[in-house]
Amino acid sequence: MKVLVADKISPKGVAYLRQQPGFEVIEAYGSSPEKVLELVKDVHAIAVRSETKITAKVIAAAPLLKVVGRAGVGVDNVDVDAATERGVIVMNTPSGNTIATAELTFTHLLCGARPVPQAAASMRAGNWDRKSFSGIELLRKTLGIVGLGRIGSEVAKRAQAFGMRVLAYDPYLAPSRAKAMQIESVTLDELLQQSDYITVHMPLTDDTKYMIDEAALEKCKKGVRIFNCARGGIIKETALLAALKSGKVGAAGLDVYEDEPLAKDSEFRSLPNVVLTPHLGASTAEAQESVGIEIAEQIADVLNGGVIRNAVNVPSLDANTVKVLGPYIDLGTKLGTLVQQISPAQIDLLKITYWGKIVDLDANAITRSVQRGYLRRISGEEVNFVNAPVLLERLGVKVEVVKSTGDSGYSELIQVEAVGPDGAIYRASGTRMGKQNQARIVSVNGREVEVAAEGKLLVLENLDQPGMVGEIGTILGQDGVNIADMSLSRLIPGGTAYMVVRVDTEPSDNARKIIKGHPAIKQAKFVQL
Ligand SMILES: NC(=O)C1=CN([C@@H]2O[C@H](COP(=O)(O)OP(=O)(O)OC[C@H]3O[C@@H](n4cnc5c(N)ncnc54)[C@H](O)[C@@H]3O)[C@@H](O)[C@H]2O)C=CC1
Ligand SMILES: O=C(O)C(=O)COP(=O)(O)O
Repeated sequence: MKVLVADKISPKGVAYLRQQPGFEVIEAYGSSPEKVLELVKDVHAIAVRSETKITAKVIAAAPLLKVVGRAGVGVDNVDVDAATERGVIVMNTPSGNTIATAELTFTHLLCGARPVPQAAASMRAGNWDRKSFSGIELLRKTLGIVGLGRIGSEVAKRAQAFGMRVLAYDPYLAPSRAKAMQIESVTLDELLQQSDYITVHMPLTDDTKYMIDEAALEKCKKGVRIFNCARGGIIKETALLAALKSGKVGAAGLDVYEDEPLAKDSEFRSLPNVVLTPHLGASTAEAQESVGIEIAEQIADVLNGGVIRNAVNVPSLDANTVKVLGPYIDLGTKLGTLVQQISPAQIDLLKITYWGKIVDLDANAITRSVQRGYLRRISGEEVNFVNAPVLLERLGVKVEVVKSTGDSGYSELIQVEAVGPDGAIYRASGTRMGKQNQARIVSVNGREVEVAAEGKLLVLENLDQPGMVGEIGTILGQDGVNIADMSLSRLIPGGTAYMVVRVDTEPSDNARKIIKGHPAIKQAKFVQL
């Protein structure tokens, strides 16, 4: 397994990767985009911070790539959609740098109140100027926090300790959570109108881009102080520059920029009421050690076939969930594969119904396994838990999940139905049972059967007439095919019967032809699970 460490992460993280048996680690920092394309051609994993851009082109150039690990929070330097489509897991380390970034934000807040960097620069230049650098206090001022997540909440605690009134705007936050933190939850307009200090702590998304623009700044108090240690582009830089020059904004503290590195001739660099840092939020010894080790462990887990943690494009499963859901994940794959092979090539809908204790669990992983199973023979080994939903969507197949509290007759049951464009439904259901908790198929197309959910199956629909089992057995026997298991089902005597035959080896083309051509056989499908 080859791992490319493309940005500088903690040496302890790199050492952890090197210690893994069979791992080869390449450290290459600050490579040009062209060099990155060359480096990734045979790697299975890439570790990054915010510098190296993992574009769609990079992902396309890395055919063996399984995982991109971000030692930090923001994954905006990774083309997550392109990774998802290729089935590449993207993971981050969400909490390791929270305190570091909250503390840097608070440092900026203090520097916005007291121009320490400016005074220090003046001292360094040999001056003794006591008039130009007086400030204001934080006590009893109002701080508006936009985005009350991990970092925003830690900034809030520090502001409260300094005697500030704290307002927050976060549309996704339960009001009870803000209340528990003694923070006033307000609208964005209220926050803009009432705050003396404003700090933003959300990801850059289509919704948050330029959230603080000319119109938003217009609503603010004159002299408001503004801080961004989240992502460049949440605050519109041209609007902020104009407001700083006009005096509408009294001071600003920025750690992140619309374009990084910040241009040498950026106007921000020359404004006296602005303090700039070069994206240092996560740059503490503690945070780097924490996120570096964490991402190394997460990458090793994925490459060693273990649990997936902190993935941003696939449901993460902890060891306990894997223990409970694991057997059903496998069954889901088998049912998806089975239904694909008994249904027409084009379907409109894949409907998955759960009964039993699965209903109370997060069944997302099983649902993805059904999708993966359905696609396995269509999209080959390229399909996995990450890209299965995207690939199905691209085929125009909708997915519906039903959790039923009704009685299925089994303690747990999964039913997978494929609905064709003509409304015809093809279905199979399965459970796990017996001493060995074996996966069993318990119905096919509404008929009760019972065979192990593994290996090769012949699914036959035939006239219910004497001698059918013998005839099929003879055809297979003459073909040298041994029957491992068999299940028969019919609704009424003399009607249509179902026969599911599990065989040890694949019947020859000739044997299949004979079975299909038998006058009493209406349908014959050969299924490989
Ligand atoms: N400067 C640096 O070096 C660092 C920057 N960051 C950045 O800080 C930001 C926040 O990180 P965390 O607190 O860990 O993330 P988080 O996910 O814990 O918090 C983000 C919060 O923003 C809220 N939010 C989302 N959309 C919103 C909207 N339209 N309006 C208001 N609130 C919205 C979410 O509900 C959530 O509570 C991220 O962009 C991250 O990349 C993180 C670490 C270091
Ligand atoms: O974790 C984040 O989102 C950060 O912005 C930290 O970036 P860095 O790892 O210091 O390049």
